[in-house]
Amino acid sequence: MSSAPLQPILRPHPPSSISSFSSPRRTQPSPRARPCRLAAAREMPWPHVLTVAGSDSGGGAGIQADVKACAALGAYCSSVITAVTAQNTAGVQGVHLVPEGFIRKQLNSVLSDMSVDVVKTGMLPSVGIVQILCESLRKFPVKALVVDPVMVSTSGDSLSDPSTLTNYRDELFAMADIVTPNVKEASKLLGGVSLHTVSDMRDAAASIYKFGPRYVLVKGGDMPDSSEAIDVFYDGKEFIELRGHRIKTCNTHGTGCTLASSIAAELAKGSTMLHAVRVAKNFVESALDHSKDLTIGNGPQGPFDHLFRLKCPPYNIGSQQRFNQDSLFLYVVTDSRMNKRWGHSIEDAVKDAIEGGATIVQLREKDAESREFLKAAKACVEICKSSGVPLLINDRVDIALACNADGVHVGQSDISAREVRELLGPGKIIGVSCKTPAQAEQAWNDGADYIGCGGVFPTMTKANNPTLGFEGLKTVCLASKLPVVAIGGINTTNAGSVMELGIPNLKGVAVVSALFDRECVMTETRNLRSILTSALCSV
Ligand SMILES: Cc1ncc(COP(=O)(O)OP(=O)(O)O)c(N)n1
Ligand SMILES: Cc1ncsc1CCOP(=O)(O)O
Repeated sequence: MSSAPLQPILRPHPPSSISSFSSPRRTQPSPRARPCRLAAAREMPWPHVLTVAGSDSGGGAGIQADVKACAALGAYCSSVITAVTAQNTAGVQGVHLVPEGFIRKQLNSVLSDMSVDVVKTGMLPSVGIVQILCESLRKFPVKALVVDPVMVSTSGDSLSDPSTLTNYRDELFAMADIVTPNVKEASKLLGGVSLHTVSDMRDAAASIYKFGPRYVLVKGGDMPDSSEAIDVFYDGKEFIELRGHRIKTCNTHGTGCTLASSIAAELAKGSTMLHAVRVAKNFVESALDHSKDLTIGNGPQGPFDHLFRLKCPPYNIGSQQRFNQDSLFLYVVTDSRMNKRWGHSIEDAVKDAIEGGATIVQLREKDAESREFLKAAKACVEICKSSGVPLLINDRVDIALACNADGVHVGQSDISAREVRELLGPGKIIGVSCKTPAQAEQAWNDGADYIGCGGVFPTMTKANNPTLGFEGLKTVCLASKLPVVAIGGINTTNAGSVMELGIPNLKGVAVVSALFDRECVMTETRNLRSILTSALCSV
Protein backbone atom coordinates (compact mmCIF):
# COMPACT_ATOMS: atom_id res chain seq x y z
CA MET A 1 0.00 0.00 0.00
CA SER A 2 1.39 3.42 -0.86
CA SER A 3 1.30 5.94 1.96
CA ALA A 4 -1.84 8.00 2.38
CA PRO A 5 -1.51 11.23 0.46
CA LEU A 6 -4.01 13.04 2.65
CA GLN A 7 -3.09 14.58 5.94
CA PRO A 8 -5.47 13.41 8.62
CA ILE A 9 -6.68 15.78 11.26
CA LEU A 10 -5.13 14.58 14.51
CA ARG A 11 -7.30 14.64 17.52
CA PRO A 12 -6.54 13.45 21.05
CA HIS A 13 -8.15 10.09 21.83
CA PRO A 14 -9.79 9.11 25.05
CA PRO A 15 -8.19 6.03 26.60
CA SER A 16 -9.00 3.14 24.24
CA SER A 17 -9.15 0.79 27.21
CA ILE A 18 -12.70 2.02 27.88
CA SER A 19 -14.52 -1.21 27.42
CA SER A 20 -18.17 -0.36 27.49
CA PHE A 21 -20.35 2.47 26.43
CA SER A 22 -22.11 3.11 29.68
CA SER A 23 -20.08 6.26 30.18
CA PRO A 24 -21.40 9.51 28.72
CA ARG A 25 -20.24 10.36 25.25
CA ARG A 26 -17.17 12.37 24.61
CA THR A 27 -19.05 14.96 22.64
CA GLN A 28 -20.71 16.69 25.56
CA PRO A 29 -23.35 19.23 24.63
CA SER A 30 -22.60 22.85 25.15
CA PRO A 31 -24.60 24.34 28.05
CA ARG A 32 -26.77 26.09 25.46
CA ALA A 33 -27.43 22.98 23.44
CA ARG A 34 -30.61 21.75 25.08
CA PRO A 35 -33.31 24.38 25.54
CA CYS A 36 -34.45 24.16 29.15
CA ARG A 37 -38.13 24.06 28.21
CA LEU A 38 -37.63 20.80 26.33
CA ALA A 39 -38.49 17.67 28.27
CA ALA A 40 -35.47 15.35 28.49
CA ALA A 41 -35.53 12.31 26.25
CA ARG A 42 -37.30 9.50 28.04
CA GLU A 43 -35.43 6.32 28.94
CA MET A 44 -36.27 3.42 26.64
CA PRO A 45 -37.14 -0.06 27.90
CA TRP A 46 -34.85 -1.57 25.24
CA PRO A 47 -31.39 -0.96 23.83
CA HIS A 48 -31.97 1.70 21.19
CA VAL A 49 -30.14 2.28 17.91
CA LEU A 50 -30.96 5.24 15.69
CA THR A 51 -30.00 4.65 12.09
CA VAL A 52 -29.39 7.67 9.86
CA ALA A 53 -29.33 6.20 6.40
CA GLY A 54 -31.02 5.81 3.03
CA SER A 55 -34.05 3.68 2.24
CA ASP A 56 -33.58 0.71 -0.10
CA SER A 57 -36.81 -0.04 -1.95
CA GLY A 58 -35.59 -3.61 -2.45
CA GLY A 59 -35.41 -4.10 1.31
CA GLY A 60 -31.91 -5.60 1.36
CA ALA A 61 -29.72 -2.72 2.50
CA GLY A 62 -29.98 0.72 4.07
CA ILE A 63 -32.64 1.53 6.62
CA GLN A 64 -34.45 -1.74 5.95
CA ALA A 65 -31.35 -3.84 6.68
CA ASP A 66 -30.60 -1.80 9.79
CA VAL A 67 -34.08 -2.24 11.24
CA LYS A 68 -34.05 -5.99 10.59
CA ALA A 69 -30.53 -6.49 11.98
CA CYS A 70 -31.35 -4.57 15.15
CA ALA A 71 -34.61 -6.49 15.57
CA ALA A 72 -32.81 -9.78 15.08
CA LEU A 73 -30.25 -8.85 17.73
CA GLY A 74 -32.76 -7.55 20.24
CA ALA A 75 -32.41 -3.78 19.86
CA TYR A 76 -35.07 -1.20 19.03
CA CYS A 77 -34.27 0.72 15.85
CA SER A 78 -35.55 4.20 15.03
CA SER A 79 -34.69 5.77 11.69
CA VAL A 80 -33.85 9.07 10.06
CA ILE A 81 -34.12 8.71 6.30
CA THR A 82 -31.59 10.73 4.34
CA ALA A 83 -32.52 9.58 0.86
CA VAL A 84 -35.01 7.35 -0.87
CA THR A 85 -33.47 5.05 -3.42
CA ALA A 86 -35.17 3.15 -6.22
CA GLN A 87 -33.18 -0.02 -5.95
CA ASN A 88 -33.43 -3.75 -6.56
CA THR A 89 -31.24 -6.77 -7.11
CA ALA A 90 -29.94 -5.26 -10.37
CA GLY A 91 -28.66 -2.00 -8.86
CA VAL A 92 -29.71 1.55 -8.09
CA GLN A 93 -32.17 3.06 -10.55
CA GLY A 94 -32.64 6.40 -8.80
CA VAL A 95 -31.87 8.45 -5.70
CA HIS A 96 -34.15 11.09 -4.25
CA LEU A 97 -32.54 13.17 -1.51
CA VAL A 98 -34.63 14.12 1.48
CA PRO A 99 -34.40 17.91 2.02
CA GLU A 100 -31.80 18.77 4.66
CA GLY A 101 -34.27 20.72 6.78
CA PHE A 102 -36.43 17.64 6.99
CA ILE A 103 -33.50 15.46 8.01
CA ARG A 104 -32.86 17.91 10.84
CA LYS A 105 -36.51 17.63 11.78
CA GLN A 106 -36.39 13.81 11.89
CA LEU A 107 -33.22 13.88 14.01
CA ASN A 108 -34.78 16.33 16.39
CA SER A 109 -38.00 14.31 16.65
CA VAL A 110 -36.21 11.14 17.71
CA LEU A 111 -33.32 12.49 19.75
CA SER A 112 -35.37 14.97 21.76
CA ASP A 113 -37.99 12.42 22.74
CA MET A 114 -36.49 8.96 23.13
CA SER A 115 -33.13 8.20 24.68
CA VAL A 116 -30.88 6.77 21.99
CA ASP A 117 -27.96 4.56 22.97
CA VAL A 118 -26.13 4.36 19.67
CA VAL A 119 -26.35 6.23 16.39
CA LYS A 120 -25.39 4.32 13.28
CA THR A 121 -24.87 6.15 10.00
CA GLY A 122 -25.16 4.83 6.49
CA MET A 123 -25.83 6.85 3.35
CA LEU A 124 -25.12 10.54 4.09
CA PRO A 125 -25.30 11.90 0.57
CA SER A 126 -24.38 15.58 1.06
CA VAL A 127 -22.03 17.82 3.03
CA GLY A 128 -25.02 19.53 4.61
CA ILE A 129 -26.42 16.25 5.93
CA VAL A 130 -23.12 15.33 7.60
CA GLN A 131 -23.02 18.77 9.21
CA ILE A 132 -26.62 18.56 10.43
CA LEU A 133 -25.92 15.14 11.94
CA CYS A 134 -22.79 16.34 13.72
CA GLU A 135 -24.70 19.33 15.12
CA SER A 136 -27.48 17.04 16.34
CA LEU A 137 -24.99 14.73 18.01
CA ARG A 138 -23.38 17.62 19.82
CA LYS A 139 -26.78 18.74 20.97
CA PHE A 140 -28.01 15.26 21.92
CA PRO A 141 -25.03 13.15 22.94
CA VAL A 142 -25.33 9.40 22.63
CA LYS A 143 -23.21 6.59 24.02
CA ALA A 144 -21.61 5.62 20.73
CA LEU A 145 -21.48 6.52 17.06
CA VAL A 146 -20.97 3.82 14.44
CA VAL A 147 -20.07 5.20 11.01
CA ASP A 148 -20.44 3.00 7.96
CA PRO A 149 -18.94 5.25 5.29
CA VAL A 150 -21.35 4.30 2.52
CA MET A 151 -20.10 5.94 -0.65
CA VAL A 152 -20.69 3.45 -3.41
CA SER A 153 -23.32 0.70 -3.50
CA THR A 154 -22.13 -2.87 -3.99
CA SER A 155 -23.53 -2.65 -7.52
CA GLY A 156 -21.06 0.20 -8.15
CA ASP A 157 -23.53 3.10 -8.04
CA SER A 158 -22.42 6.29 -6.29
CA LEU A 159 -24.39 7.05 -3.15
CA SER A 160 -22.71 10.23 -2.01
CA ASP A 161 -21.46 13.51 -3.34
CA PRO A 162 -17.62 13.34 -3.67
CA SER A 163 -17.37 16.59 -1.71
CA THR A 164 -18.68 14.78 1.39
CA LEU A 165 -15.39 12.90 1.61
CA THR A 166 -13.41 15.58 3.45
CA ASN A 167 -16.44 16.42 5.46
CA TYR A 168 -16.77 12.79 6.51
CA ARG A 169 -13.13 12.56 7.49
CA ASP A 170 -12.81 15.90 9.23
CA GLU A 171 -16.05 16.14 11.10
CA LEU A 172 -17.84 12.83 11.42
CA PHE A 173 -14.86 10.52 11.92
CA ALA A 174 -13.65 12.75 14.71
CA MET A 175 -16.85 11.99 16.59
CA ALA A 176 -17.06 8.30 15.68
CA ASP A 177 -16.42 5.40 17.98
CA ILE A 178 -15.94 3.05 15.07
CA VAL A 179 -15.68 3.50 11.31
CA THR A 180 -16.31 0.41 9.18
CA PRO A 181 -15.08 0.91 5.58
CA ASN A 182 -14.71 -1.95 3.14
CA VAL A 183 -11.52 -1.99 1.09
CA LYS A 184 -13.03 0.16 -1.68
CA GLU A 185 -14.26 2.74 0.79
CA ALA A 186 -10.96 2.69 2.70
CA SER A 187 -9.15 3.29 -0.56
CA LYS A 188 -11.45 6.20 -1.42
CA LEU A 189 -11.08 7.73 2.01
CA LEU A 190 -7.32 7.60 1.63
CA GLY A 191 -7.22 9.28 -1.77
CA GLY A 192 -7.26 6.18 -3.94
CA VAL A 193 -4.51 4.03 -2.45
CA SER A 194 -4.71 0.44 -3.58
CA LEU A 195 -5.39 -2.31 -1.08
CA HIS A 196 -4.56 -5.87 -2.07
CA THR A 197 -3.34 -7.61 1.05
CA VAL A 198 -4.11 -7.86 4.74
CA SER A 199 -0.99 -5.82 5.35
CA ASP A 200 -2.47 -3.06 3.12
CA MET A 201 -5.65 -3.24 5.18
CA ARG A 202 -3.65 -2.76 8.38
CA ASP A 203 -1.94 0.30 6.94
CA ALA A 204 -5.31 1.66 5.84
CA ALA A 205 -6.80 1.06 9.30
CA ALA A 206 -3.92 2.96 10.90
CA SER A 207 -4.31 5.86 8.47
CA ILE A 208 -8.07 6.09 8.97
CA TYR A 209 -7.57 5.92 12.72
CA LYS A 210 -5.67 9.18 12.46
CA PHE A 211 -8.88 10.89 11.29
CA GLY A 212 -10.20 10.49 14.80
CA PRO A 213 -12.38 7.43 15.39
CA ARG A 214 -11.74 5.36 18.48
CA TYR A 215 -11.69 2.11 16.50
CA VAL A 216 -11.44 1.19 12.82
CA LEU A 217 -12.67 -1.96 11.13
CA VAL A 218 -11.45 -2.42 7.55
CA LYS A 219 -13.59 -5.14 5.99
CA GLY A 220 -11.95 -7.54 3.59
CA GLY A 221 -15.08 -9.32 2.38
CA ASP A 222 -14.55 -7.91 -1.12
CA MET A 223 -10.87 -8.90 -1.32
CA PRO A 224 -10.56 -11.39 -4.17
CA ASP A 225 -8.81 -14.76 -4.07
CA SER A 226 -9.36 -15.70 -0.46
CA SER A 227 -11.33 -18.54 1.02
CA GLU A 228 -11.65 -16.47 4.18
CA ALA A 229 -13.32 -13.14 4.84
CA ILE A 230 -10.67 -11.30 6.84
CA ASP A 231 -11.41 -7.98 8.53
CA VAL A 232 -8.80 -5.86 10.30
CA PHE A 233 -9.78 -4.30 13.61
CA TYR A 234 -7.58 -1.54 15.01
CA ASP A 235 -7.84 0.22 18.35
CA GLY A 236 -4.88 2.56 17.95
CA LYS A 237 -2.44 0.09 19.46
CA GLU A 238 -3.10 -3.36 18.23
CA PHE A 239 -4.30 -4.89 14.96
CA ILE A 240 -6.62 -7.86 15.28
CA GLU A 241 -7.42 -10.00 12.25
CA LEU A 242 -10.97 -11.28 12.42
CA ARG A 243 -11.34 -14.32 10.22
CA GLY A 244 -14.62 -15.71 8.95
CA HIS A 245 -15.78 -18.11 6.26
CA ARG A 246 -16.37 -16.61 2.86
CA ILE A 247 -19.88 -17.75 1.97
CA LYS A 248 -20.32 -18.51 -1.72
CA THR A 249 -23.54 -16.71 -2.59
CA CYS A 250 -24.99 -13.92 -4.72
CA ASN A 251 -27.17 -12.82 -1.82
CA THR A 252 -24.80 -10.35 -0.22
CA HIS A 253 -26.67 -7.10 -0.78
CA GLY A 254 -26.73 -5.15 2.48
CA THR A 255 -23.89 -6.91 4.30
CA GLY A 256 -22.08 -3.64 5.11
CA CYS A 257 -25.21 -1.96 6.52
CA THR A 258 -26.07 -5.09 8.45
CA LEU A 259 -22.62 -5.44 9.96
CA ALA A 260 -22.54 -1.81 11.12
CA SER A 261 -26.06 -1.88 12.54
CA SER A 262 -25.33 -5.20 14.27
CA ILE A 263 -22.28 -3.62 15.90
CA ALA A 264 -24.51 -0.72 16.96
CA ALA A 265 -27.12 -3.12 18.39
CA GLU A 266 -24.50 -4.97 20.41
CA LEU A 267 -22.99 -1.72 21.69
CA ALA A 268 -26.47 -0.55 22.69
CA LYS A 269 -26.79 -3.77 24.69
CA GLY A 270 -23.58 -2.90 26.54
CA SER A 271 -20.94 -4.95 24.72
CA THR A 272 -17.31 -3.93 24.43
CA MET A 273 -16.33 -2.83 20.94
CA LEU A 274 -14.35 -5.95 20.06
CA HIS A 275 -17.12 -8.23 21.29
CA ALA A 276 -19.72 -6.22 19.35
CA VAL A 277 -17.68 -6.56 16.17
CA ARG A 278 -17.20 -10.30 16.66
CA VAL A 279 -20.93 -10.86 17.29
CA ALA A 280 -21.84 -8.74 14.26
CA LYS A 281 -19.43 -10.59 11.96
CA ASN A 282 -20.74 -13.90 13.15
CA PHE A 283 -24.34 -12.78 12.65
CA VAL A 284 -23.70 -11.65 9.06
CA GLU A 285 -21.88 -14.88 8.25
CA SER A 286 -24.74 -17.00 9.62
CA ALA A 287 -27.39 -14.94 7.80
CA LEU A 288 -25.48 -15.27 4.51
CA ASP A 289 -25.08 -18.99 5.04
CA HIS A 290 -28.80 -19.48 5.69
CA SER A 291 -29.73 -17.48 2.60
CA LYS A 292 -27.01 -18.65 0.24
CA ASP A 293 -29.18 -20.77 -2.02
CA LEU A 294 -32.18 -18.46 -2.31
CA THR A 295 -33.08 -16.96 -5.67
CA ILE A 296 -34.39 -13.42 -5.24
CA GLY A 297 -35.07 -11.00 -8.10
CA ASN A 298 -33.47 -11.11 -11.53
CA GLY A 299 -30.34 -9.13 -10.81
CA PRO A 300 -26.89 -10.31 -9.81
CA GLN A 301 -27.02 -9.46 -6.12
CA GLY A 302 -29.88 -10.47 -3.86
CA PRO A 303 -30.68 -9.65 -0.23
CA PHE A 304 -30.36 -12.16 2.60
CA ASP A 305 -32.55 -13.17 5.50
CA HIS A 306 -31.82 -11.24 8.70
CA LEU A 307 -34.52 -13.11 10.57
CA PHE A 308 -33.23 -16.58 9.78
CA ARG A 309 -33.13 -17.46 13.46
CA LEU A 310 -36.91 -17.30 13.63
CA LYS A 311 -36.95 -20.18 11.21
CA CYS A 312 -34.50 -22.27 13.22
CA PRO A 313 -35.17 -24.32 16.35
CA PRO A 314 -36.47 -23.61 18.91
CA TYR A 315 -38.63 -21.10 17.03
CA ASN A 316 -39.57 -23.35 14.16
CA ILE A 317 -40.63 -26.93 13.97
CA GLY A 318 -38.96 -28.58 11.04
CA SER A 319 -38.05 -27.19 7.71
CA GLN A 320 -41.42 -25.77 6.69
CA GLN A 321 -40.94 -22.11 5.80
CA ARG A 322 -44.41 -21.20 4.71
CA PHE A 323 -47.48 -23.41 4.83
CA ASN A 324 -48.30 -24.87 1.46
CA GLN A 325 -52.08 -25.34 1.32
CA ASP A 326 -51.75 -28.01 -1.34
CA SER A 327 -50.31 -30.32 1.28
CA LEU A 328 -53.87 -30.75 2.65
CA PHE A 329 -54.83 -32.75 -0.45
CA LEU A 330 -54.44 -36.21 1.07
CA TYR A 331 -54.11 -35.77 4.80
CA VAL A 332 -53.48 -39.04 6.63
CA VAL A 333 -54.15 -39.31 10.37
CA THR A 334 -52.68 -42.30 12.25
CA ASP A 335 -54.44 -44.32 14.95
CA SER A 336 -52.48 -46.56 17.33
CA ARG A 337 -55.36 -48.98 17.94
CA MET A 338 -55.78 -49.61 14.22
CA ASN A 339 -52.05 -50.05 13.72
CA LYS A 340 -51.93 -52.59 16.58
CA ARG A 341 -54.89 -54.45 15.12
CA TRP A 342 -53.02 -54.95 11.85
CA GLY A 343 -49.57 -55.41 13.42
CA HIS A 344 -48.21 -52.20 11.89
CA SER A 345 -45.69 -49.98 13.65
CA ILE A 346 -46.42 -46.24 13.45
CA GLU A 347 -43.25 -45.82 11.42
CA ASP A 348 -44.23 -48.46 8.87
CA ALA A 349 -47.76 -47.13 8.60
CA VAL A 350 -46.43 -43.62 7.93
CA LYS A 351 -43.84 -44.87 5.42
CA ASP A 352 -46.51 -46.83 3.52
CA ALA A 353 -48.96 -43.93 3.51
CA ILE A 354 -46.29 -41.62 2.09
CA GLU A 355 -45.33 -44.23 -0.49
CA GLY A 356 -49.01 -44.38 -1.46
CA GLY A 357 -49.20 -40.61 -1.97
CA ALA A 358 -50.04 -38.97 1.38
CA THR A 359 -49.32 -35.24 1.25
CA ILE A 360 -49.34 -34.52 5.00
CA VAL A 361 -49.24 -36.78 8.08
CA GLN A 362 -50.74 -36.30 11.52
CA LEU A 363 -49.76 -38.59 14.41
CA ARG A 364 -52.96 -39.01 16.43
CA GLU A 365 -51.88 -41.51 19.02
CA LYS A 366 -54.49 -41.25 21.74
CA ASP A 367 -53.33 -44.28 23.77
CA ALA A 368 -49.56 -43.98 23.41
CA GLU A 369 -47.25 -43.59 26.40
CA SER A 370 -45.38 -40.29 26.12
CA ARG A 371 -41.89 -41.76 25.97
CA GLU A 372 -42.84 -44.36 23.40
CA PHE A 373 -44.80 -41.77 21.42
CA LEU A 374 -41.84 -39.38 21.31
CA LYS A 375 -39.54 -42.14 20.08
CA ALA A 376 -41.93 -43.01 17.26
CA ALA A 377 -42.54 -39.32 16.51
CA LYS A 378 -38.81 -38.69 16.11
CA ALA A 379 -38.54 -41.59 13.69
CA CYS A 380 -41.56 -40.30 11.74
CA VAL A 381 -40.04 -36.79 11.56
CA GLU A 382 -37.05 -38.29 9.77
CA ILE A 383 -39.24 -40.36 7.44
CA CYS A 384 -41.40 -37.36 6.56
CA LYS A 385 -38.47 -34.99 6.19
CA SER A 386 -36.77 -37.28 3.70
CA SER A 387 -39.97 -37.27 1.58
CA GLY A 388 -40.73 -33.56 1.96
CA VAL A 389 -44.07 -34.36 3.62
CA PRO A 390 -45.00 -32.23 6.68
CA LEU A 391 -45.59 -34.06 9.94
CA LEU A 392 -48.03 -32.75 12.54
CA ILE A 393 -48.79 -33.99 16.03
CA ASN A 394 -52.34 -34.21 17.36
CA ASP A 395 -52.84 -32.19 20.57
CA ARG A 396 -49.37 -32.73 22.08
CA VAL A 397 -47.34 -29.53 21.76
CA ASP A 398 -44.69 -31.01 24.05
CA ILE A 399 -44.13 -33.95 21.72
CA ALA A 400 -44.12 -31.64 18.68
CA LEU A 401 -41.42 -29.46 20.24
CA ALA A 402 -39.38 -32.41 21.42
CA CYS A 403 -39.36 -34.16 18.05
CA ASN A 404 -39.11 -30.97 15.97
CA ALA A 405 -42.29 -31.76 14.05
CA ASP A 406 -43.72 -29.36 11.48
CA GLY A 407 -46.76 -28.45 13.54
CA VAL A 408 -49.69 -29.37 15.72
CA HIS A 409 -53.41 -30.02 15.19
CA VAL A 410 -55.74 -29.04 18.05
CA GLY A 411 -59.45 -29.36 18.69
CA GLN A 412 -61.95 -27.06 20.39
CA SER A 413 -61.30 -28.48 23.85
CA ASP A 414 -57.51 -28.43 23.55
CA ILE A 415 -55.30 -25.43 24.28
CA SER A 416 -56.07 -22.64 21.85
CA ALA A 417 -54.26 -22.14 18.55
CA ARG A 418 -53.11 -18.75 19.87
CA GLU A 419 -51.37 -20.44 22.77
CA VAL A 420 -49.96 -23.11 20.51
CA ARG A 421 -48.61 -20.39 18.23
CA GLU A 422 -46.89 -18.73 21.16
CA LEU A 423 -45.28 -22.00 22.11
CA LEU A 424 -44.26 -23.05 18.61
CA GLY A 425 -43.34 -19.72 17.03
CA PRO A 426 -44.21 -18.35 13.61
CA GLY A 427 -42.72 -20.97 11.31
CA LYS A 428 -44.96 -23.85 12.37
CA ILE A 429 -48.15 -25.28 10.94
CA ILE A 430 -51.18 -25.11 13.21
CA GLY A 431 -54.51 -26.75 12.38
CA VAL A 432 -57.75 -26.40 14.33
CA SER A 433 -60.91 -28.55 14.21
CA CYS A 434 -63.93 -26.34 13.46
CA LYS A 435 -67.59 -27.19 13.11
CA THR A 436 -69.02 -23.67 12.92
CA PRO A 437 -68.28 -20.36 11.17
CA ALA A 438 -67.55 -18.76 14.56
CA GLN A 439 -64.91 -21.38 15.32
CA ALA A 440 -63.39 -20.86 11.87
CA GLU A 441 -63.22 -17.10 12.52
CA GLN A 442 -61.55 -17.73 15.88
CA ALA A 443 -58.98 -20.07 14.30
CA TRP A 444 -58.05 -17.34 11.83
CA ASN A 445 -57.74 -14.75 14.60
CA ASP A 446 -55.61 -17.13 16.63
CA GLY A 447 -53.06 -17.53 13.85
CA ALA A 448 -53.92 -21.03 12.63
CA ASP A 449 -52.85 -22.15 9.15
CA TYR A 450 -55.79 -24.39 8.24
CA ILE A 451 -58.95 -25.84 9.72
CA GLY A 452 -60.21 -29.43 9.76
CA CYS A 453 -63.99 -29.61 9.31
CA GLY A 454 -66.17 -32.62 10.08
CA GLY A 455 -67.45 -35.20 10.53
CA VAL A 456 -68.67 -34.89 7.03
CA PHE A 457 -70.00 -38.46 7.24
CA PRO A 458 -70.70 -40.65 10.29
CA THR A 459 -67.55 -42.15 11.77
CA MET A 460 -66.67 -44.92 14.20
CA THR A 461 -63.20 -43.48 14.83
CA LYS A 462 -64.22 -40.56 17.03
CA ALA A 463 -66.94 -41.15 19.58
CA ASN A 464 -69.93 -38.76 19.79
CA ASN A 465 -68.77 -36.72 16.86
CA PRO A 466 -71.70 -34.87 15.24
CA THR A 467 -72.13 -35.32 11.50
CA LEU A 468 -72.23 -32.05 9.57
CA GLY A 469 -72.95 -33.40 6.08
CA PHE A 470 -72.15 -31.46 2.93
CA GLU A 471 -74.29 -28.49 4.02
CA GLY A 472 -72.42 -28.07 7.28
CA LEU A 473 -69.10 -28.43 5.48
CA LYS A 474 -70.07 -25.83 2.86
CA THR A 475 -71.22 -23.35 5.52
CA VAL A 476 -67.92 -23.58 7.39
CA CYS A 477 -65.82 -23.43 4.20
CA LEU A 478 -67.69 -20.35 3.02
CA ALA A 479 -67.07 -18.57 6.31
CA SER A 480 -63.43 -19.64 6.64
CA LYS A 481 -60.57 -17.38 5.62
CA LEU A 482 -58.29 -20.40 6.07
CA PRO A 483 -57.95 -23.43 3.82
CA VAL A 484 -60.09 -26.37 4.90
CA VAL A 485 -59.58 -30.12 4.99
CA ALA A 486 -62.71 -32.29 5.29
CA ILE A 487 -62.69 -35.15 7.84
CA GLY A 488 -64.96 -37.86 9.14
CA GLY A 489 -66.06 -41.09 7.48
CA ILE A 490 -64.22 -40.32 4.26
CA ASN A 491 -63.19 -43.34 2.15
CA THR A 492 -62.66 -44.42 -1.44
CA THR A 493 -66.40 -44.50 -2.15
CA ASN A 494 -67.21 -40.93 -1.06
CA ALA A 495 -63.94 -38.96 -1.27
CA GLY A 496 -64.57 -38.06 -4.93
CA SER A 497 -67.92 -36.48 -4.07
CA VAL A 498 -66.28 -34.30 -1.41
CA MET A 499 -63.74 -32.90 -3.87
CA GLU A 500 -66.42 -32.53 -6.54
CA LEU A 501 -68.21 -30.00 -4.33
CA GLY A 502 -65.67 -27.65 -5.94
CA ILE A 503 -65.42 -25.36 -2.92
CA PRO A 504 -62.37 -23.15 -3.58
CA ASN A 505 -60.84 -23.27 -0.10
CA LEU A 506 -61.62 -26.95 0.46
CA LYS A 507 -58.15 -28.27 -0.25
CA GLY A 508 -58.43 -31.96 0.54
CA VAL A 509 -59.60 -34.78 2.77
CA ALA A 510 -58.29 -36.16 6.06
CA VAL A 511 -58.67 -39.89 6.58
CA VAL A 512 -58.04 -42.34 9.42
CA SER A 513 -59.78 -45.71 9.21
CA ALA A 514 -60.12 -45.98 5.43
CA LEU A 515 -56.31 -46.11 5.26
CA PHE A 516 -55.01 -47.33 8.61
CA ASP A 517 -57.74 -49.84 9.50
CA ARG A 518 -56.65 -51.83 6.49
CA GLU A 519 -54.10 -54.52 5.85
CA CYS A 520 -52.28 -52.69 3.06
CA VAL A 521 -51.94 -49.01 3.90
CA MET A 522 -49.95 -48.26 0.76
CA THR A 523 -52.51 -49.72 -1.67
CA GLU A 524 -55.43 -47.99 0.05
CA THR A 525 -53.61 -44.65 0.04
CA ARG A 526 -52.68 -45.05 -3.61
CA ASN A 527 -56.32 -45.79 -4.56
CA LEU A 528 -57.60 -42.84 -2.58
CA ARG A 529 -55.03 -40.52 -4.12
CA SER A 530 -56.00 -41.52 -7.63
CA ILE A 531 -59.72 -41.01 -6.84
CA LEU A 532 -58.99 -37.54 -5.44
CA THR A 533 -56.88 -36.62 -8.45
CA SER A 534 -59.63 -37.66 -10.89
CA ALA A 535 -62.26 -35.77 -8.87
CA LEU A 536 -60.11 -32.65 -8.86
CA CYS A 537 -59.65 -32.87 -12.63
CA SER A 538 -63.40 -33.16 -13.13
CA VAL A 539 -64.23 -29.97 -11.18
C1 LIG B 1 -57.25 -32.68 10.08
C2 LIG B 1 -57.97 -32.95 11.35
N1 LIG B 1 -59.17 -32.42 11.52
C3 LIG B 1 -59.84 -32.64 12.67
C4 LIG B 1 -59.29 -33.42 13.66
C5 LIG B 1 -59.98 -33.63 14.96
O1 LIG B 1 -59.23 -33.06 15.98
P1 LIG B 1 -59.86 -32.87 17.46
O2 LIG B 1 -61.09 -32.09 17.32
O3 LIG B 1 -58.78 -32.36 18.32
O4 LIG B 1 -60.23 -34.30 17.87
P2 LIG B 1 -59.22 -35.45 18.21
O5 LIG B 1 -58.42 -35.73 16.98
O6 LIG B 1 -58.34 -34.97 19.31
O7 LIG B 1 -60.09 -36.57 18.59
C6 LIG B 1 -58.05 -33.96 13.44
N2 LIG B 1 -57.45 -34.72 14.34
N3 LIG B 1 -57.39 -33.70 12.28
C1 LIG C 1 -60.54 -37.22 14.32
C2 LIG C 1 -61.84 -36.88 13.74
N1 LIG C 1 -62.34 -35.64 13.85
C3 LIG C 1 -63.51 -35.49 13.29
S1 LIG C 1 -64.01 -36.91 12.58
C4 LIG C 1 -62.63 -37.71 13.06
C5 LIG C 1 -62.36 -39.13 12.78
C6 LIG C 1 -62.04 -39.41 11.35
O1 LIG C 1 -61.75 -40.75 11.21
P1 LIG C 1 -62.26 -41.60 10.00
O2 LIG C 1 -61.52 -41.13 8.81
O3 LIG C 1 -61.87 -43.02 10.37
O4 LIG C 1 -63.75 -41.45 9.90
